[in-house]
Amino acid sequence: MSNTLDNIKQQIAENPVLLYMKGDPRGPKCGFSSQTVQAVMACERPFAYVDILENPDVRAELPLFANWPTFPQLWVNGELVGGCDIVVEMYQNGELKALIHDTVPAQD
Ligand SMILES: N[C@@H](CCC(=O)N[C@@H](CS)C(=O)NCC(=O)O)C(=O)O
Ligand code: FES
Repeated sequence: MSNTLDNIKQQIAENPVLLYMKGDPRGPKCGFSSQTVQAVMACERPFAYVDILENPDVRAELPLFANWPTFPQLWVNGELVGGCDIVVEMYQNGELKALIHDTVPAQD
């Protein structure tokens, strides 16, 4: 039997850059998720995502595990970076690109 918390932990462990969002990168279903995925995409590295609208169990349990009440949530290297406000600010000041580029080397 699959356990939601175990699934969440596995997603976070297996994906160095992971965005929990509403909708998907090509069709975000909330402005907060849209702004956040734009910032992540602008860092030009592959990333994973989970659409929490399609995964209501994750929507219910991740905020408790993360101790963060809302979506989107960006996780990098197994740690919560933050939501829309933090991610957009980090994009604007260059920290997001630096973090993601340190985490995911360029492909050639
Ligand atoms: N200030 C927040 C905005 C995000 C937010 O307020 N999200 C709400 C509305 S999309 C949310 O996730 N509510 C709980 C839910 O929908 O499960 C941030 O920086 O991420
Ligand atoms: S879905 Fe309404 S604010 Fe995000």
